[in-house]
Amino acid sequence: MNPLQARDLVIDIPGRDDGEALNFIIQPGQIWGVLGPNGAGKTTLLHTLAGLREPRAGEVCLGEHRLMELKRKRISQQLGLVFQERQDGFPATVLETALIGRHPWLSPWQMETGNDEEIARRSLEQLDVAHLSDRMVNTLSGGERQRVAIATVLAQAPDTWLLDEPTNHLDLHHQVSVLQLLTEQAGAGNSVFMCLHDLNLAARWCDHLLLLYPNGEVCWGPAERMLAPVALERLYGQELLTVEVDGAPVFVPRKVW
Ligand SMILES: Nc1ncnc2c1ncn2[C@@H]1O[C@H](COP(=O)(O)OP(=O)(O)OP(=O)(O)O)[C@@H](O)[C@H]1O
Repeated sequence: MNPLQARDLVIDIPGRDDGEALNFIIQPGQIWGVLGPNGAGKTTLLHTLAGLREPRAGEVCLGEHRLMELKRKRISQQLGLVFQERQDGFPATVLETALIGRHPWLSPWQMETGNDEEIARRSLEQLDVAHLSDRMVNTLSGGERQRVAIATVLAQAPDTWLLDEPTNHLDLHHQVSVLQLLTEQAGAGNSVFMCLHDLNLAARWCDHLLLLYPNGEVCWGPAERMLAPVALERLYGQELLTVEVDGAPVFVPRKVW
């Protein structure tokens, strides 16, 4: 696989000074979590890594190639993106939506094959939404729609998964199922890079963390090194209590009486 890399990358947040430059490689098998308060720039970073936004400086590379030099089709065979906001531009059923994940693998004007449909149906089953295959996506609940979006990227079969708050709208069981699925993807040699608001899910499932501060300060590295309570309290402007469960830290906001 061609790992996704940020090389001297400065994301472009309108009206804000340049932040620190980012230099990292998302290696096969790694699961990265991006943490930061509202407005810190997590979505902007994700969209810049996906090639949907121009960086202010530096570049994003897939292997040795600059993303901007690659054809969109080649990028979409390697990078999958789960958006924070759903983009249901036209009416479609759940199965038709999952089949969109197969488009990077089709020639222009080629129809999906039986094999594509089988892959799409299997992806819907894995996300526990196969029973909704014939429903219009705009009639689904928030959590069902989120799982269809993840199933669509699963059908796409990218090497690198970029996800913007993938556990949004999901109940606890489905949050765990999705994180387990992403762990399996990493176990198969793919890589995962996701924005998360839940510090404890990040602490439990991510092996690397990137902390994005609203002033443009940034730090990244192995999760155990990044999970320093002092750094996290400063990140969120929130006092935390730390306990250990199953050998991993669990962070709880300190209640002010
Ligand atoms: N097109 C735009 N024009 C002006 N400001 C923008 C634009 N897009 C994003 N911003 C601003 O850039 C900042 C970073 O936004 P971004 O969506 O990346 O934050 P985030 O960390 O993902 O936030 P959240 O946790 O709320 O999802 C915000 O202050 C946002 O208002």
